[in-house]
Amino acid sequence: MTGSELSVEGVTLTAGAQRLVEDVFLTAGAGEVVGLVGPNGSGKSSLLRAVYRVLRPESGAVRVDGADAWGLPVRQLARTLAAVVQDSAADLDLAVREVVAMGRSPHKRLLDGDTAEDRHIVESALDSVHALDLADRPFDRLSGGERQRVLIARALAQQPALLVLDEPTNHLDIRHQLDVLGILRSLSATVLVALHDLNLAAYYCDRLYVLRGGRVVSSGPPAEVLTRELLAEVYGVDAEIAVHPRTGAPQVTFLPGTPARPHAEAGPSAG
Ligand SMILES: Nc1ncnc2c1ncn2[C@@H]1O[C@H](COP(=O)(O)OP(=O)(O)OP(=O)(O)O)[C@@H](O)[C@H]1O
Repeated sequence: MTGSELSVEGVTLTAGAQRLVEDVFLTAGAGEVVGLVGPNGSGKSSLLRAVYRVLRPESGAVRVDGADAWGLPVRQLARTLAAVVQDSAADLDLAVREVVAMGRSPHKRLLDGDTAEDRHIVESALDSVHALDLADRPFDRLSGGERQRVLIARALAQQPALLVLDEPTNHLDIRHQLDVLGILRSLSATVLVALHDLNLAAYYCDRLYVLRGGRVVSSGPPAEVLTRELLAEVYGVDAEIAVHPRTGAPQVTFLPGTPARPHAEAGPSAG
């Protein structure tokens, strides 16, 4: 399956009088890995929610292959889009293999049983996140990192053309962080991923969007976006940025203290 084209067109999101995201434009081309970065509370999760259809935009549109994501039947969207979100499904009273098999349901009719192909897809999704040994364990008794990997396997079993992930490396040890991001890179799916670790974002993403206070303040290839000035302004940190001699990606080293230049206060604007 080839990746979908995602287009976020002037999306504004609100909760009561609070404006969470304002007039955001974002695109992800077929097969691109696009990273969403920004400080706590900058609107990353909210924007992702609008894409995977949990938070309806106040204005603007989310288009997947040109179709309005909010106008599509839920099931049709689920055949295209999979989401891995924070702390979801923690209380699922199912075995790990059953949780991953849920990823197949958008591709089946209500009472269809699992085919040999479904079982193969589930096993290989578990294998790709090194979780085959967890297959018969109760999902709700897994550690945070194990659970996260299983939810990623469920999304992979869905075989989406568009994969949306909210901090998928949260809870993962470094080996599994690298493995999961490597998997995202290797997929033909289009990937939109919120990440906190700027070095991982720089290495694994084709392009980054930087959010602050619900607005996009910079976007482009990591080497263009991750500048000392931007990190001072958006995060209020001093940093040195070098091109790593082996990876060729920008590498950020954070320095103690505050940057020389005062940075603007971050925070979503009130509506
Ligand atoms: N339902 C809501 N009602 C009121 N405010 C909300 C709601 N959802 C989110 N917010 C606020 O909107 C802002 C953006 O939140 P969001 O979770 O999108 O940020 P984030 O960039 O994902 O943050 P983090 O890095 O901490 O996960 C925050 O100030 C948050 O408190």
